[in-house]
Amino acid sequence: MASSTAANSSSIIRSSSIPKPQSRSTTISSLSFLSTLNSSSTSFPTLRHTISHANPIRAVSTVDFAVHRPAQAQTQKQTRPAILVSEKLGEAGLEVLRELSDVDCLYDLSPQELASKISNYDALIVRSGTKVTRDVFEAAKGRLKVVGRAGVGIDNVDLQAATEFGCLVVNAPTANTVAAAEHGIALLTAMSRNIAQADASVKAGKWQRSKYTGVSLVGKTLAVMGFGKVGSEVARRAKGLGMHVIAHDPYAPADRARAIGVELVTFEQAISTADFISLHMPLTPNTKNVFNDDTFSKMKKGIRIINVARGGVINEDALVRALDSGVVAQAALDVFAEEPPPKDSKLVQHENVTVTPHLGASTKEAQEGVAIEIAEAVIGALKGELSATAVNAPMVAPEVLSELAPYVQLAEKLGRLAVQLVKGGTGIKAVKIVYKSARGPDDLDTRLLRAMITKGIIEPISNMYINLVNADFTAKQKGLRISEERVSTDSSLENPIDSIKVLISNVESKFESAISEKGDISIEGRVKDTIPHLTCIGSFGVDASLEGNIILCKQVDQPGMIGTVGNILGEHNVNVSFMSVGRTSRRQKAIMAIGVDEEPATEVLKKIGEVPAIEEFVFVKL
Ligand SMILES: NC(=O)c1ccc[n+]([C@@H]2O[C@H](COP(=O)([O-])OP(=O)(O)OC[C@H]3O[C@@H](n4cnc5c(N)ncnc54)[C@H](O)[C@@H]3O)[C@@H](O)[C@H]2O)c1
Ligand SMILES: O=C(O)[C@H](O)COP(=O)(O)O
Repeated sequence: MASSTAANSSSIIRSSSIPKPQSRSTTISSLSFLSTLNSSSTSFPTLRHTISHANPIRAVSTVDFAVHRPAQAQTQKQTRPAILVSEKLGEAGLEVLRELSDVDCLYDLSPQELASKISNYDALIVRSGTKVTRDVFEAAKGRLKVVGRAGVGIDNVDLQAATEFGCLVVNAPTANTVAAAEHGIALLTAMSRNIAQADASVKAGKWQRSKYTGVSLVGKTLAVMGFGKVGSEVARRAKGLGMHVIAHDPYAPADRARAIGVELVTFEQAISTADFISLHMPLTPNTKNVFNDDTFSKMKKGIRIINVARGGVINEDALVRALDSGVVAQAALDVFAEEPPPKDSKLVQHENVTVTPHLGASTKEAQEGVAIEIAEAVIGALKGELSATAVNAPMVAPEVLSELAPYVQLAEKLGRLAVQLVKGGTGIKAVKIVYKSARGPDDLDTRLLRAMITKGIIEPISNMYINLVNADFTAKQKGLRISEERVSTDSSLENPIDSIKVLISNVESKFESAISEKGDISIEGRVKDTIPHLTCIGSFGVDASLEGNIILCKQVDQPGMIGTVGNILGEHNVNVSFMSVGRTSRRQKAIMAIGVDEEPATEVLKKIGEVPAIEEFVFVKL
């Protein structure tokens, strides 16, 4: 007993040196209101736009999880978030941002200027002209929480670096679709009738009618490469012009193509049969330079190419060669590998090439739409809502989020408790999570819960902050294997989860009673009346709400224990918030969980450890 107490005393000191987690146990009235507890550095007034008021729920971590930073990465002062807008954004979007944040519009920053300013901002909003590189995330010194791309393509944002730095990237993927499709059709028709060249010629005082004889579109085959949002709108419009439209997209559903009357074909079929090719795929490592000498050589001689996607999908030198040889009769390009392209670019100067300066998304309507779409996404993310347009984090539907909110909190608390039961808090290699649920796998999205357990385990023993963006990445980096298991129950389908168990294997515990018969640290909890509860530790059943400071004692089950420990705490002015005892069987061993409002001094805990019937104890902070 004495030695056990001494050992525990030293663990107490270690426990209390664990960085203090932010308190998140506030009752909130809606998801939109979660911002009030989301961060210690930013605060939001009520948001006027697009906020749905859910039923009152008790949840915290759900939302602060998305962008929350630990105390050391934040200033303590409550201020409005600061947002840097580095490219022209529609006024309607700026208005949305200004309602809730301080906005600086600083256009045409050099990379060095951006890096020197970025640590002053919580969010950065860009279009395609700003390169958000690893240097930017590094220079942000942990402050940058969200990058908003006011448009679709995120090839100018280093997503890997964003993820490593726990920075959420959101885009505005829908508002410029029609504008881009219309621009594609404009280029298609302008190119086929030599509009730009003829216009320049007439303005130069010439009248060259036969030189600018065009080609007809009706009955010609158009291959749409990338049958996503823009590609399918281009296809729809091209059909209206009487074209035969085929499409290549390895990921597009055949029924969507069928519905528009478009046949999905292979890449080879598309390029070898088309009279016109219109590009609508993203720039990725797989699509970079996909149009090159080899692919041009497989095309029908005299093919015409439109690119409103990304310049990098075409090898521009190869395109010049294909234009010179006549394999490609004409090209109409809105986008370039380097923007703006060099003034002496052979491609831009080529007489059979029509160019525009990346204007696909540039209509008044699209720019207003994109601006509002990105402003709402960024504000939502700063408020901690999980964005529907998150690019580097799993998307969780709002209704799922709302339902899982109390379980998300339970998950984090279990993670925090589990790690505080590990001797020294280190050496954790494998964590198993067992969800008991009546729901089928398709009805239970556990990504959020897994990430929160990871957060609970890692944050108290490191200086890292974990969110949905970087949870899996960080766990992997730390060599932490997290496995999940679902156990079906026949309870009500109304509750998504009956209980969550967290098992840590191959570690010693500073509280041996937490070790299960199989040798793992094992704790289980459930949500009761929206409050997370600990229901099992090791092989002891308990019932303690998982919040605040808790003393866990293992003792001989005998009368007077509650009074004895209660007296020690009372004598030292430590207020008890709850006490709960769980035992194996009568007069055998019992676990007592004591919630305390104040953190007891080491000597108080020592006195508790010296009570003869108490065999071991641990103090944890949740
Ligand atoms: N010029 C502009 O101003 C402008 C405006 C909007 C969009 N864009 C660009 O247009 C492209 C499409 O935008 P979207 O909104 O339609 O995106 P989207 O994600 O809806 O569609 C892209 C499609 O490309 C497909 N794809 C991926 N890899 C492919 C491959 N190797 N071969 C063929 N298809 C492939 C995807 O499956 C997807 O269906 C993006 O590159 C975007 O950046 C440019
Ligand atoms: O990907 C996009 O959304 C377009 O390329 C638009 O880019 P922009 O916002 O720079 O016009």
